[in-house]
Amino acid sequence: MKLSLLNDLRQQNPIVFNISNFVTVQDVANGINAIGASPIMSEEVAEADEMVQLAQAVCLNLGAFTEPQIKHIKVTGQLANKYHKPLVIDPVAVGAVAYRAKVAEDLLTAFQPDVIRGNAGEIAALAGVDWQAKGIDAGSGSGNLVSIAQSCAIKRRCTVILSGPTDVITDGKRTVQVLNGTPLFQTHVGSGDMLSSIVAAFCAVDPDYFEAAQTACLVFAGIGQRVAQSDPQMGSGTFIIKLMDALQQTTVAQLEELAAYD
Ligand SMILES: Nc1ncnc2c1ncn2[C@@H]1O[C@H](COP(=O)(O)OP(=O)(O)OP(=O)(O)O)[C@@H](O)[C@H]1O
Ligand SMILES: Cc1ncsc1CCO
Ligand SMILES: [Mg+2]
Repeated sequence: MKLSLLNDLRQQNPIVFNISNFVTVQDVANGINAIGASPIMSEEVAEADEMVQLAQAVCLNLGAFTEPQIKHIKVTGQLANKYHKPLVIDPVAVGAVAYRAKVAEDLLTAFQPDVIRGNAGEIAALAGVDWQAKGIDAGSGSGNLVSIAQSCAIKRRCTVILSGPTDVITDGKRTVQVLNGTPLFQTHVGSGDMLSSIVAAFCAVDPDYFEAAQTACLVFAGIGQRVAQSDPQMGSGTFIIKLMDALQQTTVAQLEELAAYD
Protein backbone atom coordinates (compact mmCIF):
# COMPACT_ATOMS: atom_id res chain seq x y z
CA MET A 1 0.00 0.00 0.00
CA LYS A 2 1.63 3.25 -1.16
CA LEU A 3 0.12 5.81 1.23
CA SER A 4 2.87 8.25 0.23
CA LEU A 5 0.92 8.71 -3.03
CA LEU A 6 -1.28 11.11 -1.05
CA ASN A 7 1.70 13.44 -0.69
CA ASP A 8 2.53 13.04 -4.40
CA LEU A 9 -1.06 13.93 -5.26
CA ARG A 10 -1.01 17.04 -3.06
CA GLN A 11 2.32 18.12 -4.52
CA GLN A 12 1.35 17.53 -8.18
CA ASN A 13 -2.25 18.79 -7.91
CA PRO A 14 -3.38 16.85 -11.04
CA ILE A 15 -6.36 18.02 -13.07
CA VAL A 16 -9.23 15.53 -13.00
CA PHE A 17 -11.84 15.91 -15.74
CA ASN A 18 -15.25 14.61 -14.64
CA ILE A 19 -18.52 14.02 -16.32
CA SER A 20 -20.51 13.84 -13.10
CA ASN A 21 -24.20 13.48 -12.37
CA PHE A 22 -26.36 16.46 -11.45
CA VAL A 23 -27.14 14.98 -8.01
CA THR A 24 -23.61 14.93 -6.61
CA VAL A 25 -21.51 17.13 -8.88
CA GLN A 26 -20.62 19.66 -6.17
CA ASP A 27 -19.57 16.98 -3.67
CA VAL A 28 -17.36 15.47 -6.34
CA ALA A 29 -15.73 18.81 -7.27
CA ASN A 30 -15.15 19.76 -3.63
CA GLY A 31 -13.96 16.28 -2.67
CA ILE A 32 -11.32 16.33 -5.43
CA ASN A 33 -10.31 19.85 -4.46
CA ALA A 34 -10.08 19.07 -0.74
CA ILE A 35 -7.88 16.01 -1.18
CA GLY A 36 -5.44 18.12 -3.22
CA ALA A 37 -6.27 17.61 -6.90
CA SER A 38 -7.91 20.05 -9.33
CA PRO A 39 -11.43 19.25 -10.62
CA ILE A 40 -12.95 20.37 -13.89
CA MET A 41 -16.42 19.51 -15.14
CA SER A 42 -18.09 19.90 -18.53
CA GLU A 43 -21.41 19.19 -20.22
CA GLU A 44 -20.38 20.16 -23.76
CA VAL A 45 -19.04 17.62 -26.22
CA ALA A 46 -17.48 20.34 -28.40
CA GLU A 47 -14.82 20.96 -25.75
CA ALA A 48 -14.22 17.31 -24.87
CA ASP A 49 -10.99 17.05 -26.88
CA GLU A 50 -9.40 20.03 -25.13
CA MET A 51 -10.70 18.92 -21.75
CA VAL A 52 -9.19 15.47 -22.02
CA GLN A 53 -5.87 16.84 -23.27
CA LEU A 54 -5.52 19.24 -20.34
CA ALA A 55 -6.46 16.62 -17.74
CA GLN A 56 -4.17 14.10 -16.06
CA ALA A 57 -7.12 11.73 -15.43
CA VAL A 58 -10.76 11.31 -16.48
CA CYS A 59 -13.74 10.05 -14.45
CA LEU A 60 -17.03 9.25 -16.16
CA ASN A 61 -20.02 8.88 -13.83
CA LEU A 62 -23.02 7.08 -15.34
CA GLY A 63 -25.38 8.33 -12.63
CA ALA A 64 -28.01 10.29 -14.52
CA PHE A 65 -27.67 10.75 -18.26
CA THR A 66 -29.72 11.93 -21.20
CA GLU A 67 -29.15 10.70 -24.78
CA PRO A 68 -26.86 13.67 -25.64
CA GLN A 69 -24.92 13.04 -22.43
CA ILE A 70 -24.39 9.38 -23.39
CA LYS A 71 -22.82 10.62 -26.62
CA HIS A 72 -20.65 13.03 -24.60
CA ILE A 73 -19.57 10.20 -22.26
CA LYS A 74 -18.76 7.93 -25.21
CA VAL A 75 -16.65 10.54 -27.02
CA THR A 76 -14.83 11.47 -23.81
CA GLY A 77 -14.00 7.85 -23.00
CA GLN A 78 -12.64 7.35 -26.51
CA LEU A 79 -10.54 10.51 -26.19
CA ALA A 80 -9.15 9.35 -22.83
CA ASN A 81 -8.01 6.15 -24.56
CA LYS A 82 -6.60 8.10 -27.52
CA TYR A 83 -4.57 10.46 -25.30
CA HIS A 84 -3.61 7.68 -22.83
CA LYS A 85 -5.24 9.38 -19.86
CA PRO A 86 -6.28 7.10 -16.99
CA LEU A 87 -10.01 6.45 -17.25
CA VAL A 88 -12.30 5.61 -14.30
CA ILE A 89 -15.94 4.58 -14.73
CA ASP A 90 -18.66 4.74 -12.02
CA PRO A 91 -21.55 2.56 -13.31
CA VAL A 92 -24.30 3.93 -11.05
CA ALA A 93 -27.34 1.60 -10.66
CA VAL A 94 -26.29 -0.53 -13.63
CA GLY A 95 -27.59 -3.60 -11.77
CA ALA A 96 -30.99 -2.09 -11.06
CA VAL A 97 -32.08 -0.60 -14.39
CA ALA A 98 -31.97 -2.63 -17.61
CA TYR A 99 -31.61 0.51 -19.74
CA ARG A 100 -28.50 1.51 -17.83
CA ALA A 101 -27.05 -1.96 -18.26
CA LYS A 102 -27.56 -1.67 -22.02
CA VAL A 103 -25.97 1.78 -22.16
CA ALA A 104 -23.02 0.64 -20.03
CA GLU A 105 -22.49 -2.38 -22.27
CA ASP A 106 -22.42 -0.14 -25.34
CA LEU A 107 -20.01 2.31 -23.69
CA LEU A 108 -17.67 -0.46 -22.54
CA THR A 109 -17.34 -1.68 -26.11
CA ALA A 110 -16.64 1.88 -27.34
CA PHE A 111 -13.77 2.53 -24.93
CA GLN A 112 -11.55 0.67 -22.44
CA PRO A 113 -11.64 1.82 -18.80
CA ASP A 114 -8.59 1.51 -16.55
CA VAL A 115 -10.66 1.29 -13.34
CA ILE A 116 -14.33 0.52 -12.70
CA ARG A 117 -15.55 1.54 -9.22
CA GLY A 118 -18.98 0.45 -8.05
CA ASN A 119 -20.84 -1.18 -5.19
CA ALA A 120 -21.65 -4.92 -5.07
CA GLY A 121 -24.85 -4.57 -7.12
CA GLU A 122 -23.06 -2.63 -9.85
CA ILE A 123 -19.95 -4.81 -10.05
CA ALA A 124 -22.01 -8.04 -9.98
CA ALA A 125 -24.04 -6.74 -12.94
CA LEU A 126 -20.90 -5.95 -14.94
CA ALA A 127 -19.48 -9.37 -14.02
CA GLY A 128 -22.67 -11.08 -15.21
CA VAL A 129 -23.30 -12.53 -11.73
CA ASP A 130 -26.78 -12.89 -10.22
CA TRP A 131 -27.47 -10.19 -7.59
CA GLN A 132 -30.46 -8.13 -6.35
CA ALA A 133 -29.33 -4.52 -6.71
CA LYS A 134 -31.51 -1.84 -5.10
CA GLY A 135 -31.52 1.42 -7.01
CA ILE A 136 -28.21 3.21 -6.44
CA ASP A 137 -27.50 0.95 -3.44
CA ALA A 138 -25.66 -2.37 -3.32
CA GLY A 139 -28.77 -4.47 -2.54
CA SER A 140 -28.34 -8.10 -1.60
CA GLY A 141 -26.87 -11.31 -2.91
CA SER A 142 -25.19 -14.48 -1.80
CA GLY A 143 -22.12 -14.50 -4.05
CA ASN A 144 -18.56 -14.12 -2.80
CA LEU A 145 -17.56 -10.47 -3.23
CA VAL A 146 -13.89 -11.19 -3.93
CA SER A 147 -14.81 -13.69 -6.68
CA ILE A 148 -17.34 -11.26 -8.16
CA ALA A 149 -14.79 -8.45 -8.28
CA GLN A 150 -12.17 -10.74 -9.82
CA SER A 151 -14.63 -12.00 -12.48
CA CYS A 152 -15.51 -8.42 -13.35
CA ALA A 153 -11.82 -7.42 -13.61
CA ILE A 154 -11.08 -10.36 -15.92
CA LYS A 155 -14.20 -9.81 -18.05
CA ARG A 156 -13.67 -6.04 -18.35
CA ARG A 157 -9.84 -6.24 -18.53
CA CYS A 158 -9.22 -3.54 -15.94
CA THR A 159 -8.81 -2.86 -12.24
CA VAL A 160 -12.09 -3.18 -10.35
CA ILE A 161 -13.08 -1.67 -7.01
CA LEU A 162 -16.09 -3.30 -5.38
CA SER A 163 -16.80 -0.87 -2.52
CA GLY A 164 -18.85 -1.36 0.62
CA PRO A 165 -18.17 -2.17 4.29
CA THR A 166 -14.99 -3.80 2.91
CA ASP A 167 -13.54 -2.54 -0.37
CA VAL A 168 -12.25 -5.24 -2.72
CA ILE A 169 -9.65 -3.99 -5.21
CA THR A 170 -8.42 -6.35 -7.91
CA ASP A 171 -6.88 -6.42 -11.36
CA GLY A 172 -7.86 -10.08 -11.77
CA LYS A 173 -4.46 -11.35 -10.59
CA ARG A 174 -3.67 -9.18 -7.55
CA THR A 175 -6.36 -8.56 -4.91
CA VAL A 176 -6.40 -6.36 -1.80
CA GLN A 177 -9.19 -5.70 0.69
CA VAL A 178 -9.45 -2.39 2.55
CA LEU A 179 -11.20 -2.84 5.89
CA ASN A 180 -11.41 0.81 6.93
CA GLY A 181 -14.53 2.97 6.68
CA THR A 182 -17.68 3.98 8.53
CA PRO A 183 -21.40 3.26 7.95
CA LEU A 184 -21.84 7.07 7.87
CA PHE A 185 -20.67 6.94 4.25
CA GLN A 186 -23.96 5.22 3.42
CA THR A 187 -25.92 8.12 4.92
CA HIS A 188 -24.53 10.55 2.36
CA VAL A 189 -25.53 10.16 -1.30
CA GLY A 190 -22.42 10.81 -3.32
CA SER A 191 -19.82 9.06 -1.14
CA GLY A 192 -19.27 6.58 -3.94
CA ASP A 193 -19.13 9.27 -6.62
CA MET A 194 -16.50 11.14 -4.61
CA LEU A 195 -14.47 7.97 -4.23
CA SER A 196 -14.55 7.27 -7.98
CA SER A 197 -13.17 10.69 -8.85
CA ILE A 198 -10.57 10.51 -6.06
CA VAL A 199 -9.48 7.18 -7.55
CA ALA A 200 -8.95 9.03 -10.85
CA ALA A 201 -6.83 11.63 -9.02
CA PHE A 202 -4.61 8.86 -7.62
CA CYS A 203 -4.33 7.24 -11.06
CA ALA A 204 -2.90 10.55 -12.26
CA VAL A 205 0.09 10.13 -9.92
CA ASP A 206 0.79 6.38 -10.28
CA PRO A 207 0.72 4.51 -13.61
CA ASP A 208 0.06 1.24 -11.73
CA TYR A 209 -3.70 1.73 -11.48
CA PHE A 210 -4.13 -1.24 -9.14
CA GLU A 211 -1.78 0.48 -6.66
CA ALA A 212 -3.44 3.85 -7.22
CA ALA A 213 -6.92 2.39 -6.73
CA GLN A 214 -6.15 0.59 -3.47
CA THR A 215 -4.40 3.66 -2.04
CA ALA A 216 -7.36 5.87 -2.95
CA CYS A 217 -9.73 3.43 -1.22
CA LEU A 218 -7.65 3.34 1.94
CA VAL A 219 -7.21 7.12 2.03
CA PHE A 220 -10.93 7.82 1.52
CA ALA A 221 -12.25 5.13 3.87
CA GLY A 222 -9.57 5.84 6.46
CA ILE A 223 -10.33 9.56 6.49
CA GLY A 224 -14.05 8.84 6.88
CA GLN A 225 -13.32 6.45 9.72
CA ARG A 226 -11.24 9.07 11.57
CA VAL A 227 -14.04 11.61 11.18
CA ALA A 228 -16.66 9.19 12.55
CA GLN A 229 -14.43 8.21 15.48
CA SER A 230 -14.06 11.86 16.51
CA ASP A 231 -17.72 11.96 17.61
CA PRO A 232 -19.81 8.79 18.15
CA GLN A 233 -23.03 10.87 18.01
CA MET A 234 -22.26 12.29 14.56
CA GLY A 235 -25.05 12.38 11.98
CA SER A 236 -24.98 12.55 8.19
CA GLY A 237 -25.06 16.36 7.91
CA THR A 238 -22.05 16.94 10.13
CA PHE A 239 -20.26 13.97 8.58
CA ILE A 240 -20.04 15.46 5.09
CA ILE A 241 -18.83 18.84 6.39
CA LYS A 242 -16.18 17.24 8.58
CA LEU A 243 -15.26 14.80 5.81
CA MET A 244 -14.41 17.73 3.53
CA ASP A 245 -12.22 19.27 6.27
CA ALA A 246 -10.51 15.95 6.87
CA LEU A 247 -9.89 15.25 3.16
CA GLN A 248 -7.86 18.45 3.16
CA GLN A 249 -6.11 18.07 6.53
CA THR A 250 -5.43 14.37 7.20
CA THR A 251 -1.77 13.37 6.95
CA VAL A 252 -0.11 10.20 5.71
CA ALA A 253 1.15 9.55 9.25
CA GLN A 254 -2.40 9.73 10.64
CA LEU A 255 -3.59 7.25 8.00
CA GLU A 256 -0.70 4.88 8.70
CA GLU A 257 -1.93 4.63 12.30
CA LEU A 258 -5.32 3.21 11.32
CA ALA A 259 -4.69 1.53 7.94
CA ALA A 260 -6.34 -1.92 7.89
CA TYR A 261 -6.03 -4.09 4.79
CA ASP A 262 -5.05 -7.55 3.66
N1 LIG B 1 -21.03 -0.05 6.01
C1 LIG B 1 -19.89 0.55 5.69
N2 LIG B 1 -18.88 0.57 6.55
C2 LIG B 1 -17.72 1.16 6.24
N3 LIG B 1 -17.48 1.84 5.08
C3 LIG B 1 -18.45 1.86 4.17
C4 LIG B 1 -19.71 1.23 4.41
N4 LIG B 1 -20.48 1.41 3.31
C5 LIG B 1 -19.76 2.12 2.44
N5 LIG B 1 -18.53 2.40 2.94
C6 LIG B 1 -17.49 3.20 2.27
O1 LIG B 1 -18.19 4.23 1.58
C7 LIG B 1 -17.51 4.62 0.40
C8 LIG B 1 -18.48 4.62 -0.77
O2 LIG B 1 -18.77 3.29 -1.10
P1 LIG B 1 -20.23 2.76 -1.45
O3 LIG B 1 -20.07 1.32 -1.79
O4 LIG B 1 -21.20 3.10 -0.36
O5 LIG B 1 -20.55 3.59 -2.75
P2 LIG B 1 -21.92 3.75 -3.56
O6 LIG B 1 -22.88 2.66 -3.18
O7 LIG B 1 -21.59 3.92 -4.98
O8 LIG B 1 -22.44 5.14 -2.96
P3 LIG B 1 -23.35 6.31 -3.64
O9 LIG B 1 -24.56 6.39 -2.76
O10 LIG B 1 -22.54 7.52 -3.55
O11 LIG B 1 -23.65 5.92 -5.03
C9 LIG B 1 -16.33 3.67 0.28
O12 LIG B 1 -15.17 4.32 0.76
C10 LIG B 1 -16.68 2.49 1.19
O13 LIG B 1 -15.54 1.88 1.74
C1 LIG C 1 -29.40 9.52 -6.20
C2 LIG C 1 -28.85 9.42 -7.55
N1 LIG C 1 -29.63 9.17 -8.63
C3 LIG C 1 -28.95 9.12 -9.77
S1 LIG C 1 -27.31 9.39 -9.57
C4 LIG C 1 -27.50 9.60 -7.90
C5 LIG C 1 -26.37 9.91 -7.00
C6 LIG C 1 -25.58 8.71 -6.64
O1 LIG C 1 -24.68 8.44 -7.61
MG1 LIG D 1 -22.68 4.92 -6.38
